[in-house]
Amino acid sequence: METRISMGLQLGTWINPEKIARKPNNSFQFFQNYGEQRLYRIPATCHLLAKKIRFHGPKILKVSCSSEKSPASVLEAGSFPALLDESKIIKIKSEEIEPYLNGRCIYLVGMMGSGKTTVGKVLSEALGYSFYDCDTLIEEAVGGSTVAEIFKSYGEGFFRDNETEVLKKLSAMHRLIVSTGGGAVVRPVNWRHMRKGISVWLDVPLEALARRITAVGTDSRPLLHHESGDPYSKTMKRLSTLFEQRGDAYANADVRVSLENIAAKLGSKDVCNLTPTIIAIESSENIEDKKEKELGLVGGNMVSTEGFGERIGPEYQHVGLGN
Ligand SMILES: Nc1ncnc2c1ncn2[C@@H]1O[C@H](COP(=O)(O)OP(=O)(O)O)[C@@H](O)[C@H]1O
Ligand SMILES: O=C(O)C1=C[C@@H](OP(=O)(O)O)[C@@H](O)[C@H](O)C1
Repeated sequence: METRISMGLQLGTWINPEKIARKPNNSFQFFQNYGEQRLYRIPATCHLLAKKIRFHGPKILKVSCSSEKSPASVLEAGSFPALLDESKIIKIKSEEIEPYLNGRCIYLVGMMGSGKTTVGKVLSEALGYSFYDCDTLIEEAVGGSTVAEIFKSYGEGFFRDNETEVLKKLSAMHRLIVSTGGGAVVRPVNWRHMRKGISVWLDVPLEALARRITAVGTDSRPLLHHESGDPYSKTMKRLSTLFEQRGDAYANADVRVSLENIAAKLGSKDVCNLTPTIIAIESSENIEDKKEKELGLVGGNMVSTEGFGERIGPEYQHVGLGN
């Protein structure tokens, strides 16, 4: 019997969330009380969607079953109130990946405006890791000047040197979520520092980035001041050029979190309604997938996770710049 699971209207509540079990073969099992207690296996194609329904609304599942003898039909539906609170799910997901991280830092990479700071804060809260924003650390290191002022007074090269210095110092620390600047990926030396942890690329469509950035203004992002036209068009033009130059570099990240993919799994093309917590959950899921892939490798490129078990004080003065 094939069981399909999809979003739908609430018809009843009978699926016991406690009885849902994720199976290693990327399928999903649960028991239901429908007459006698029976076990259905949801095929892998439904697995991701089911996971997403667990994460966020609608809070309802509709299950249809088909077999050779009987055509597909909706059997029943149920709600999963206990599984649907985003803040609870990110907490659970964080607990799942914590042993694998074993103190290693997470470096968020991606275009400017991709949500590295916003999503990073959610992840740091859930994991109990400290959050650092490279741009802020660079500003502090250069005596409180803003990124825009640093670009204007000293040039991009000076900014990039400070960025590398900040990453080098952060890479000696543990239990951090680091929001990197959008251009950090272009220097190979920065990757050497970030490879000490796990890098996560927040891959956001350029149109969504342009909308977000235009909404807050481009004052703090000096690289966007090169074009003419209305704010959205010039932001879009510049982002496109930057992405052409950097797309391959972002793809070096250990984990990719595509907002388009998340939206598609939810049956939508619109990435605008994806909350930072949903994106943080997907990031954790993808880190978990990476872990599972590594476990499946015999003698493959296992990433060392040794030695970071102990909590190490994350105060930034330990890596303070310019002293
Ligand atoms: N998931 C999201 N949905 C809508 N707006 C977002 C989302 N994530 C971030 N933003 C907004 O986009 C802008 C850029 O986000 P930010 O986290 O500063 O990006 P980055 O650190 O990558 O430059 C901010 O105004 C932020 O509030
Ligand atoms: O893309 C870039 O080269 C930059 C992105 C900015 O950071 P955010 O990605 O946090 O906006 C900041 O580092 C600087 O303006 C340069």
